[in-house]
Amino acid sequence: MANELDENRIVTPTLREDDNEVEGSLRPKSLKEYIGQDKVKNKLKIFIDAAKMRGEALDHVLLYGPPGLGKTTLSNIIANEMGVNIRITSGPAIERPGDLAAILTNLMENDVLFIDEIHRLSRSVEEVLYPSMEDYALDIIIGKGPSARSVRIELPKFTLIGATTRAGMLTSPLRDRFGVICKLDLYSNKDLKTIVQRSSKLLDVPISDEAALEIAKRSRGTPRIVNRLLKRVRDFAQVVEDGYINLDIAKKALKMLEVDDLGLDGVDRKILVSMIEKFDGGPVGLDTLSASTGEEKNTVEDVIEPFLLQLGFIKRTPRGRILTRKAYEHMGLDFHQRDGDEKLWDLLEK
Ligand SMILES: Nc1ncnc2c1ncn2[C@@H]1O[C@H](COP(=O)(O)OP(=O)(O)OP(=O)(O)O)[C@@H](O)[C@H]1O
Ligand SMILES: [Mg+2]
Repeated sequence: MANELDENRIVTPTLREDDNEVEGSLRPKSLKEYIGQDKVKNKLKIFIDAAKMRGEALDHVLLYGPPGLGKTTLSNIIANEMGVNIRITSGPAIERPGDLAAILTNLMENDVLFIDEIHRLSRSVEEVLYPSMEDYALDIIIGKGPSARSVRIELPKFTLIGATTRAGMLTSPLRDRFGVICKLDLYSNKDLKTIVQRSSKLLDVPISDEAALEIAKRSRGTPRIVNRLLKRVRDFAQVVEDGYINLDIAKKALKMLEVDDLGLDGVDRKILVSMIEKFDGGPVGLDTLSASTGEEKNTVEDVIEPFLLQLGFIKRTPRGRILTRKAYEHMGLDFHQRDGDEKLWDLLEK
């Protein structure tokens, strides 16, 4: 979940209020329109085609990966491609086993049930989910005391699609019941550029190739961010120019938004500077880092750190995070090899 501070960041990968107006209209509706993630797409296509050929429900699918990479989008696409209805809910929304039972008994044959944030299901709900996924049946206890009896209700065959940003937090019995498990990775700049071009067509915003690539490069591998930045750059272009986004306009707009040429913003820089000034580049533990910067620990771990790791700016060691030469250079600072550094580098988690 995004906290308030996080919501204010133009480069947060989590959903912001102002995303809603465009996200719906920019969402690809078919696998063909869905850009990138080729491995995942190819795998899904085979399973979908096979299920359709047999006229059966698709096996249960688990989608995991950082926020904003297209898990919800992909779930809708799967239902579309299968030609079935999708029922959307989330882990925290299903409070009691009875809530799940009500949802399941209302599904139609082969329908998709999408459970977002599936790692947040309660244990008692999860236990009802197991037989539903496996045997398409619900066991319900009726009555109390000695007269209580268990009744089995048959369910329609359905496909459960679970989405999570934290696959590690799923219990293994739950994970084992998914037949298809797909990991979404951060997108390449090339794919993000294609997404910018697709979105700009849909939004009717003229843009040059170079400008599209520039926005892509600053979007932290995340389609949600690329669309958000495009929208802001469009506003800028309309106010200061005739609406056409060329490289110069894109750069000026992104500078005004304080997103640097790698997509880092003030929050990232605060973390990096803090690691340099207070901890001489580390190693520093997550708790200390979060306390010294005033960012929540979860935010540092789920939102800020993955991208800095991806850039190769920080590395994780058993003793904490350390900054790399690349990070110093990006900040325009000299990198000094310190005593004990070599030992530390040997400890790096590969
Ligand atoms: N492969 C893609 N091609 C084109 N656009 C995409 C793609 N993936 C995502 N998008 C765009 O990014 C936006 C965010 O995607 P989506 O909401 O599916 O992410 P998510 O993984 O469900 O995020 P969260 O973890 O916050 O729920 C979508 O509205 C869509 O416009
Ligand atoms: Mg989602």
